[in-house]
Amino acid sequence: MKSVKVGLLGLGTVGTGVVRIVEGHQEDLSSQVGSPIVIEKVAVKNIDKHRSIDIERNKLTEDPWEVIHDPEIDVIIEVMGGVEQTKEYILEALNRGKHIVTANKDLMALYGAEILAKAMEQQCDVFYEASVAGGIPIIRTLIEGFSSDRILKIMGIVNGTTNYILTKMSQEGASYDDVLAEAQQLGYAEADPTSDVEGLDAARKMAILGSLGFRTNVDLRDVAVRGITAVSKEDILYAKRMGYEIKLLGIAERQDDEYSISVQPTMVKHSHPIAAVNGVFNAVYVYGEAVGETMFYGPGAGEMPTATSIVADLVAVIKNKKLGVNGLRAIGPYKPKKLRTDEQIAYKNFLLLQVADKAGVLSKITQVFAEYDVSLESVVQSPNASTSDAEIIIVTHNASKAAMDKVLNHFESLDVIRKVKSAYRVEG
Ligand SMILES: NC(=O)C1=CN([C@@H]2O[C@H](COP(=O)(O)OP(=O)(O)OC[C@H]3O[C@@H](n4cnc5c(N)ncnc54)[C@H](OP(=O)(O)O)[C@@H]3O)[C@@H](O)[C@H]2O)C=CC1
Ligand SMILES: N[C@@H](CC=O)C(=O)O
Ligand code: NA
Repeated sequence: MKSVKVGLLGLGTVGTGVVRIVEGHQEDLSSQVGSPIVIEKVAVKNIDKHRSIDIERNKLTEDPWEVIHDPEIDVIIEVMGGVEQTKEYILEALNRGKHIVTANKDLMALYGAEILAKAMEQQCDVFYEASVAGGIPIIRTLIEGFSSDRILKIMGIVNGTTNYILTKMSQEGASYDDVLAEAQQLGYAEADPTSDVEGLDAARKMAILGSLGFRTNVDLRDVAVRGITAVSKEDILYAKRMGYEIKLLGIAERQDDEYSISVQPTMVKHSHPIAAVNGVFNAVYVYGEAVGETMFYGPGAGEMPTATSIVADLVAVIKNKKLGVNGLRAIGPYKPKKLRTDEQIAYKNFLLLQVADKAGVLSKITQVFAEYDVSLESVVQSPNASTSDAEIIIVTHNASKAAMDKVLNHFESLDVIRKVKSAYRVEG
């Protein structure tokens, strides 16, 4: 029986897991696809680096082109990261008729449309399940499971590193820096963890999910992004007191075929199932017009969960090969894209204000909300033990982003407000 030969670009956290699964589950895998699967060549940066798995040295190369150019290799698994150079490798592999499996959301969020178009032209598959929510089969679900529905909202915890950090800060009072170092050690964080904590990694994933869910071409520039670096322990404590957890949420919404996509730390009501998603776990909540509410949960990063998705994609490529349908089943974006304006985007807001503790303050503040037509759900005032000021927590009803920006702008010149300590979107 002819084996399927695989070239691996990268043998780090994810690549190592791929080798473990292909070797450890070989019998099951080859029974499913009808051929043995062989990891033929592996590109790494440093051939002399110590590896936690046994791999024949003559399979390793420091030149990715050697893998791309190998005529024996049928499928390239790209788990090395990088964008511009990696795109060249992928496009050339497609030119040579090789199928691609990748975990690279940076690449797919920026150049997915171009790569998928080339794949169709070459009748090759490009699968990227591992790129969003590592171990959760969410991409397959959006493409196939929801093909019959119209998706109105996708809300997700799609970054494992930041969820791990927020969970440890909330549950153990741990310090941000310590937990980030831990997440890096566990292999959850990106090579440059700035993209995790600044929300860019989640934004890339939301661009991918938005494109698939709404069947339109969501560009990374369409995603409004705010990361978790400014989330303080105080914010987390106040959130808990008011019945919320702070989560880095990606939110993609559709109304009348107009879209908004954002990533921001969000106050999520304890009663919402996404508030209970902790540690490196991810969850993607999908609201479909016909199906209603659904939610998908699982590990979002790490060696074995991510490798599970990669190898499942590999199995799909080989099954398609047997059926002769590679590159034929993809459906490109077909809906025109129209983004919602700040006047149209509306949600609840949580504000923590430091104010002068004297008579008439509350009425001055509520007058500002009234001026911009923002109505309030709750107002809680408490003295601040360490100063003569007071703190006010305000939760608004749904208000447009434009109106809230005006309120916050007005607060800058309102004498009774010392400081807007924090402002969060509220969900649930
Ligand atoms: N870690 C995770 O949980 C997840 C990661 N991803 C994505 O998967 C990809 C890989 O991530 P991860 O495994 O964590 O990354 P690592 O940094 O652990 O591994 C990267 C691998 O690529 C090799 N490599 C890097 N640059 C080159 C190059 N120029 N030429 C040849 N080899 C190179 C490295 O070689 P060497 O070993 O010699 O240094 C290493 O083996 C990224 O795109 C990431 O975003 C997606 C989902 C989850
Ligand atoms: N750095 C990412 C890895 C998976 O995509 C994360 O933390 O989610
Ligand atoms: Na996934």
